[in-house]
Amino acid sequence: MLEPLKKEVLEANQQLPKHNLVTFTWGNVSAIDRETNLVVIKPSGVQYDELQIEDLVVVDLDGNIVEGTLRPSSDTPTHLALYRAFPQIGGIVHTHSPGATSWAQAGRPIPALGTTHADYFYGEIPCTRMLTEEEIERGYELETGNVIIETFEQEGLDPIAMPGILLSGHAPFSWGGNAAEAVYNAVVLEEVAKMALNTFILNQQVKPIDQFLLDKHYLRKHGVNAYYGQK
Ligand SMILES: O=C(CO)[C@@H](O)[C@H](O)COP(=O)(O)O
Repeated sequence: MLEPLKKEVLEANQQLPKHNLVTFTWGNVSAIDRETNLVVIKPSGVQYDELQIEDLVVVDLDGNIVEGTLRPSSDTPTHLALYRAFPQIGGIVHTHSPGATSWAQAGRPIPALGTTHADYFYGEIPCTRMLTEEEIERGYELETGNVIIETFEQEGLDPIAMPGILLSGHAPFSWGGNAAEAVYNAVVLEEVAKMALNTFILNQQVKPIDQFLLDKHYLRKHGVNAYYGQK
């Protein structure tokens, strides 16, 4: 079942090492079929260069394994919480890419310091609060999803305009309309994280770009009157 989606998810997972987003197996990609609400996700702990399409696991939104012989990613409850909360998204990536993970470990959101950031993330890339011990005991991966959703609700964020977040003390999650777009956004998140870190090293007093410049760059690519590229 869902063979075309499985192919997309396999290829997306294989892109993670190609874009230097992962070391060992520190990352995973999933995608959802919104007609059946079934999710295809990477199996836990499997090396990307050994991953086969038959290794992928199909789960429903309650986490029940519908197809597959391997254990799904340990982050599956987080992916599923996000698919339930954000019906606009079709693919999710979690990695420990070093630039974004550095900001997550510092517990700091990534400010929009330049137009590269503004082209893809409509403002500061948020960072969640730390999970409490009680939340971790109650259900670490599920509560990880819940704190992402809590952050988006508290900050009034749109998951389309803000296709990623930093988990305080942990690492980034990114998403998009499909698995490939989620990987694309994960690459951009890592690049703008590295750029922001270097920018602060060069100028500790740097400030985020003005709203009008943020608007110009984000909306020329994503707004109703977008004119960037050839689409
Ligand atoms: O965050 C972590 C580990 O801290 C996980 O994301 C792993 O890095 C990937 O786990 P699997 O998908 O292989 O279960």
